Amino acid sequence: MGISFVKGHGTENDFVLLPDPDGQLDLTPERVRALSDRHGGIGADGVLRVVRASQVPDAPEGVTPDVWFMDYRNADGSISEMCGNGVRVFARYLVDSGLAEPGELVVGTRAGDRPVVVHGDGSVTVQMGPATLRGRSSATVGGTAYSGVAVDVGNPHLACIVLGGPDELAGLDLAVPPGHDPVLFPHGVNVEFLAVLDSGDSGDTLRMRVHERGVGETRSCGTGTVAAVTAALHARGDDAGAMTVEVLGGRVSVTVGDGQSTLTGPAVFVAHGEVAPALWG
Ligand SMILES: N[C@@H](CCC[C@H](N)C(=O)O)C(=O)O
Repeated sequence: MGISFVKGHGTENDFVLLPDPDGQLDLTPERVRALSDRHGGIGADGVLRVVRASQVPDAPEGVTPDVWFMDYRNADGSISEMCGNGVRVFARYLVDSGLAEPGELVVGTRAGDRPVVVHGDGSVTVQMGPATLRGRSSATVGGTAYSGVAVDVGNPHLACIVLGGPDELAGLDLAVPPGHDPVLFPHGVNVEFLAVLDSGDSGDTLRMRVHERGVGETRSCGTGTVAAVTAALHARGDDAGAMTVEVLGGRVSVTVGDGQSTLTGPAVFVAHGEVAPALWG
């Protein structure tokens, strides 16, 4: 019997999902890299193993043992605590495959339990937990330093406002990882660059690009959008509010405040199949 997979994305941040109801899959970093490879593999920004929390030895204390756990891996094989777009895709997979009832459910992650609502139109709202400011820092792109704030969304972020607006944002070369302070971010960091667009009828809108730890530039980062909104609110003296975030792969809605943040956006499936034995081997 082969190893089945599902391919999906949230605003084009794409994932290979590996259902592992019995906790049998040995998901090594080499296998994650092979699956994620866009030329020799299926291609993805990350891999999501679908497993019960009780079968994950490094699941943090406090995660409910019988919930489905999103065992998230970056494309380079590294582990991250949290993935906002991934949780949306993961939750919709649980509902579509009959592993969870539609509506409200809880997804376990290395950042803790995340309550989720899967809406009738297939979009998903995730309670992302607190977005915590950790001080100022800067990121360097092409010799230019961009000032930003460190934000902990379960995983580490540095969100930098680009003062030159959308044009300067579009011109940033994110093919090379932005320079960052290794003392403040000893385990690496996801770096967001954001331009504040004019307020529209539905509130403030940010445009964001992101360089993800363990991946490179991606077309979206859910935890990154929460960090970006937190940084934009902080820059104008607020600690709560709601914004739309435009990313390369679409749009999401974010709220921040009262020690909680939420992320709402699409979850889409594009393929399913079996991993070829040679790729897994
Ligand atoms: N794309 C994700 C974040 C994935 C993890 C990140 N690269 C890290 O290493 O922390 C999201 O949607 O939040």
